[in-house]
Amino acid sequence: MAADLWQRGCEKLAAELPEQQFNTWIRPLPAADVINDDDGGSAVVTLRVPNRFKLDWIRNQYAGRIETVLSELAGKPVRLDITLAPREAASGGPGPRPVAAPQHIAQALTGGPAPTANAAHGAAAARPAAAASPSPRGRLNPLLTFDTLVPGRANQMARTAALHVAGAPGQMYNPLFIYGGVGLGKTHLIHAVGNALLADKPDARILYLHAEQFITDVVRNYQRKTFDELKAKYHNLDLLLIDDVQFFAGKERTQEEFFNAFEALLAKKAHIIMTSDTYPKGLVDIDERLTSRFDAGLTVAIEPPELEMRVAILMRKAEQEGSPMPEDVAFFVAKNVRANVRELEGALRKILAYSRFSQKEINIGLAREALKDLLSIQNRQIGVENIQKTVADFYKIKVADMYSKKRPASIARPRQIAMYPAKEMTQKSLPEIGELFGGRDHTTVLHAVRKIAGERQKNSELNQQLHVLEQTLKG
Ligand SMILES: Nc1ncnc2c1ncn2[C@@H]1O[C@H](COP(=O)(O)OP(=O)(O)OP(=O)(O)O)[C@@H](O)[C@H]1O
Repeated sequence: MAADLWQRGCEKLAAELPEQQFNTWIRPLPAADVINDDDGGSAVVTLRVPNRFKLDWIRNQYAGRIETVLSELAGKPVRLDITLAPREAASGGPGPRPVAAPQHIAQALTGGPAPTANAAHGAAAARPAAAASPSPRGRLNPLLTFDTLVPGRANQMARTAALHVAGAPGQMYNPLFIYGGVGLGKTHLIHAVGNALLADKPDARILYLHAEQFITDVVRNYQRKTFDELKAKYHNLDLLLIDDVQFFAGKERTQEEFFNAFEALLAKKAHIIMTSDTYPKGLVDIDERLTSRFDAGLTVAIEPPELEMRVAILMRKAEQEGSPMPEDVAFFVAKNVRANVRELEGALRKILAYSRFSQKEINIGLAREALKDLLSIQNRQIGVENIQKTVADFYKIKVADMYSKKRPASIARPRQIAMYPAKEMTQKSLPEIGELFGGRDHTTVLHAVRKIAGERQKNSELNQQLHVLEQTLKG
């Protein structure tokens, strides 16, 4: 019975799940091992998946469902154990394709060490666009992967969509349009898709490029009249990753060529992922024929990371640098450096350098010293009183209502909204904030902060208002 449990489970899942999901995620998996425990009262089913992002995806999306189906069929509790398939095993016989570590691929092909994560942008932009077909590496930076991208509310939608595309390119969400402010991880995310696909399908034709490189290529090929080269390069890809498409503004010839490439790729079910600093309809001087196509698949935003995510990013990056950062220091830095991840990385670098040169351990005192200049600018600006005044002005209520006991929604709502930046943008603790809001309990503040943070994700009008407030407060 154990031998065909997985087989029967698959049949049931095939009937339950949408066909495309089943074909993409479950069908390609090799048969699972089933081990019954000693007294036969339960079983463990071990599923081996070819790579990390499939592992995460299956664990998050399907593990519960699979366990239930298998338990029902087996008539006893079944626990699902999902592990990575060993490389040797994956490379032989039927089942998933061999998995090559992106780092290895990159190093083997370039003959040198992989570039650093921070070099991604510059290196790509500086390199002239090759006229021939893209290298198998597709100019991907092997360090920018899903593994090194810290997940959080701010990038949840974009990351989920990107994972989906990496697992099943050319199917849903085509084109995928990712927009957001500077330094929020858009470039990182599209490289991650390329690297994941490359790990899964080493032969996939993938190309990453910055929009400016495309412009340069178009100009060069027009000058030389080598239009076939342009076509050969851009129309024969499986995945095109193109960064900062707002740079196409006012470049008519480029837009024309991009339109051609776009249509050719979509017709072949190749996937296109674009990034931009704004949503498609917000792009200026780009032909509507293009912007409407940009919007025809899925458009997702990446928001600035919230406090907890900033803390997680700092701690992860410090760990990667071999200098773990204590949590209280990470909170201190995250509260003071809020704009984007690139700034967080800058602050981290300063602290690590300061600690190394002074040979002192990393603590809040050292971080304060290392970030002295930055802090002095910010401390001048944001205090809870300032926030209360700004929010009260914005919603046209009296500042006194911020600490009053009044409860009508027209007052209680702005008060809750004000508690959110009070927590996110100042150094004050929850009890201190509660005190400043008319002696309220810290749980009231916590409730408000969570509520507004959650609503912000779903309610674009509120999100917009908060952006305006934050910009006003930052001066
Ligand atoms: N969630 C994250 N986890 C880990 N690192 C991140 C995350 N988001 C961004 N980064 C890092 O922050 C830096 C800036 O990110 P990236 O270059 O991808 O931003 P961007 O949105 O493309 O910005 P720009 O619009 O300026 O091109 C990179 O070093 C990237 O690896």
